[in-house]
Amino acid sequence: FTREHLLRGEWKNLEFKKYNFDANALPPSGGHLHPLLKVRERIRNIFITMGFKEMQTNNYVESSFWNFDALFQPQQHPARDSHDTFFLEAPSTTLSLPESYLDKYEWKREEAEKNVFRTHTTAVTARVLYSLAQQRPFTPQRYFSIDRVFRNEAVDRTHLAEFHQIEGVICDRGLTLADLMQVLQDFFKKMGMSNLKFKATCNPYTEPSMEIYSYHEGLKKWVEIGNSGMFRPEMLRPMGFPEDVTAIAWGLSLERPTMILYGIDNIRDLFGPKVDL
Ligand SMILES: COC[C@@H]1[C@H](c2ccc(C#Cc3ccccc3)cc2)[C@@H]2CN(C(=O)Nc3ccc(OC4CC4)cc3)C[C@@H](O)[C@@H](O)CN12
Repeated sequence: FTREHLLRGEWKNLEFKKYNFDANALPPSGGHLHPLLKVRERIRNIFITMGFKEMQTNNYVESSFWNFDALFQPQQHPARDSHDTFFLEAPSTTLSLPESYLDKYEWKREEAEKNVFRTHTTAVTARVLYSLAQQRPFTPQRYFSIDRVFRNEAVDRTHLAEFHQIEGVICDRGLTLADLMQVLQDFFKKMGMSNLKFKATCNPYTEPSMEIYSYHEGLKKWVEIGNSGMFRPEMLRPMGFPEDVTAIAWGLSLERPTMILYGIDNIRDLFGPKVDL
């Protein structure tokens, strides 16, 4: 019975079977949540049960001031170069910087005013800590954020020019490295990772700093699961915090745990351009 028969209307004199409305149709797929969003929700709940408040991170564009200078990342630091950072053409500079805070620095203002795609959510942490430092009396706070950050780096199978950074910060009087290690143990235990190891490292804005490792039973090897440290006095003092106030913080990505938890080995199967680069 060909297409021509149909076009000639010969179907009219055919005997059709009675339509069975009781036949089981294919179950309609109800859709499903994206793995990244499921892991983000899980980690958001971990922070909330630990008493952390979520920071407002709905600004992908940030001034170099908040992304670098407020974090004691010097103006000639290599990470500030355009091969690591996306600078904006328009608007190329920011219009609003906290004047009273700026006059504590001697550096080129036109460098600080350049707009970038934030390279880390720590830029938001700097804003939030600055506003906390203005409040009197000082009250200890715990904040977290989970949002996209952008780096002008070579892309490959496991790296895109952007990823989701997860960040936790606690600001209180007299916090020590022991408090940081403890909160890291508590946090990662809720993610199913205990048996942590810490390795000294360097960040411009934290001293001391530690890389965090966990022995992954499934992969049978030590996996780097994040980075952490104590924000430097050179960052907190100019913000206006009292002398004895310190802040501890840590970060990890959302893609790494999601890829491991869902057994995804190519980041493009998770996020980003659906092309084979
Ligand atoms: C440009 O790359 C940065 C990213 C990303 C990262 C690194 C550092 C920070 C930070 C920070 C920080 C430090 C001090 C103060 C404030 C923020 C945030 C994200 C991950 C951080 N990392 C990372 O997520 N690894 C990871 C995390 C969880 C995990 O769970 C699995 C179920 C078992 C597995 C792996 C470590 C490495 O993957 C690293 O090679 C890649 N890092």
